[in-house]
Amino acid sequence: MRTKGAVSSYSVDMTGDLEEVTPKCANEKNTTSEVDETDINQNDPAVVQFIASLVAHSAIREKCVEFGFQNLGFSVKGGSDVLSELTGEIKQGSLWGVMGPSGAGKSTFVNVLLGKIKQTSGSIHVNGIEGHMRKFKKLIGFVPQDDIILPELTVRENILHSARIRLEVSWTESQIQQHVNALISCLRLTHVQHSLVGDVSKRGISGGQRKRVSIALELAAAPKALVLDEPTSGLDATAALSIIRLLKALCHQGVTVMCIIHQPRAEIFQALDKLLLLSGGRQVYLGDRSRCVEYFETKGFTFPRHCNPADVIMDIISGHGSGYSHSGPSGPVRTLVQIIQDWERIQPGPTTVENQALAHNQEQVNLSAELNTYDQLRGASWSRQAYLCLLRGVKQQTRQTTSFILEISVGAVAGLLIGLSVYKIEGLLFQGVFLHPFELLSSATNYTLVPELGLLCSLAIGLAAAPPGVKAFGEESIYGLASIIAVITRREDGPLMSMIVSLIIGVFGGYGPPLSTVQSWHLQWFWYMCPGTWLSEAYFNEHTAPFSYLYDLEAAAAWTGYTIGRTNIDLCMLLVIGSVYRLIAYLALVVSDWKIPLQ
Ligand SMILES: Nc1ncnc2c1ncn2[C@@H]1O[C@H](COP(=O)(O)OP(=O)(O)OP(=O)(O)O)[C@@H](O)[C@H]1O
Repeated sequence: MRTKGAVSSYSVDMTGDLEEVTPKCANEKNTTSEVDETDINQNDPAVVQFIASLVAHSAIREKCVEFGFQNLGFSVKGGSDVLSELTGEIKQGSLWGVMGPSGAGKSTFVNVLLGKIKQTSGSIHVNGIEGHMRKFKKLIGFVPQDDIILPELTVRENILHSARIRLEVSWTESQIQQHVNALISCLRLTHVQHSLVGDVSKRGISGGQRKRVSIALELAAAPKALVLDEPTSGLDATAALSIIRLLKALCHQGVTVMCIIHQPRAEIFQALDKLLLLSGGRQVYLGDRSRCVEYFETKGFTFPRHCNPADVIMDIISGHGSGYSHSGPSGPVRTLVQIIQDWERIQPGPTTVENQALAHNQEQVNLSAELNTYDQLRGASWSRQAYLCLLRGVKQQTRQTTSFILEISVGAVAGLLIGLSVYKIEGLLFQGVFLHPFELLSSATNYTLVPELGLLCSLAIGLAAAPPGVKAFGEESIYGLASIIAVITRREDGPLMSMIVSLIIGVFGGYGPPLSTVQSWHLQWFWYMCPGTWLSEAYFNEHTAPFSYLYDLEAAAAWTGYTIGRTNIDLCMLLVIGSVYRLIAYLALVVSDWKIPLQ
């Protein structure tokens, strides 16, 4: 398709890439020299070893995940457009950079592509088939801007855990270990591999090292496509370049890599193959990085000698390009709005793209089905994942000695206080009506103290177990209730939320209002859904049973509403309710994963 007006010296292919039809721009020699792609990492034995490990053990390695988007838009309530009319193809084996000023919509674009949020208009296709990248989520890695590394584990343990959980089951333990060794070495993390990651409260590795570990967590899973949100931020120049070079080496193996990059230094910019430039949620350029400078020159901009072209481009697409402008072949210099409009004019029409997609349809359907099967094969078995997470959890817990002791102490102190509260009555917790024929000799009864202690115990257990459960184990919590809380709240709010919910649930123990009153309301089914009722019933049963020779326990049971003589059932029900909580948490996780339906 031929372009109009100022861009008449270019053509746009079906993918929206610019094809050069004029001689190379004279100014290009002014920019920093190109990175020799053939040289990239070829001398780095660690990279060679890592790539070899990927190639040797990844099934259907020749298959890839490519994606495209057409007229993609995302608007927020109230109607403002965060993204509008984005169209393009992200092909395999190329290193993509997504650039734009702050607030341009880069993160939103990535989130929409990954299916984390749903677009409000347009479509996304993966390998030519309409749908989200979520369909292949085990094959696609995402490195968020904020890392999600576990601070209580070492660098190596974090990476190893990711590899063991996410790689294909066919990988043996020694292959995984070698793969992780090579990856650690590639990312220059060997010297800190046994250091704890740490966090703000306990200093561990540096910020740049953390960044590399979060990239390693995704690379360990041998992804077919990788999306990174600012992989080079916080890194020194050498480390940043070495990461980009590793990503480039991955691209050479057919992995599709897309990075959001804020202000790349010249060498990093030169290493990118393709660029997507956004401004105010609209597309300014999509195509070869090497032709980007030339493209803007046709719009009347000059790239000063010895200047980082990325800086100039960022200035232009931030609306501060007037310092670089002159009257070009297309007349007076273009404003940012005009540049965006120019780009929209040269986009391939929807019909052309649809026809192209249809032409490859059968082949793409087959590839999609094959990748889907491959996606299913990824990851350790359910039981192995549970085992690995348990080991990881135990390791985390044992490394937090202070908080572990504190948590145990909370339980112990709660128990001590409960004991002290009844210390004076010297174990006389229960007093009933004497058995027939001595009932007339009975003095006052005390049916409430045992249920009251049962309530206090449930509260103490809940309060002591839930917050640490959420803190240490997150979604894989050992404490049933906390696992639900962990799913529905933010991790940092989890401990407080679980404490509140534990308090509320704990009150449903049959002490106040008594279970017998609840029964008269026909609401005992609800109380029996709460673990506190079963715990209090067991507690009541065990405290009263020794007095069966003396007191009328049937009368006590009728007064309190508890069923006596079934401690085993009470304990089993506690186990069942805990398991049901976990099941609900699991279902909530699955449902939240399906929140955005696959198209
Ligand atoms: N769900 C939303 N509700 C309201 N506004 C939103 C929503 N999502 C994104 N935005 C707005 O859209 C704009 C683009 O946000 P986005 O985070 O994608 O930008 P960005 O280019 O990644 O910025 P930065 O480089 O600073 O991270 C911002 O102004 C943001 O406030």
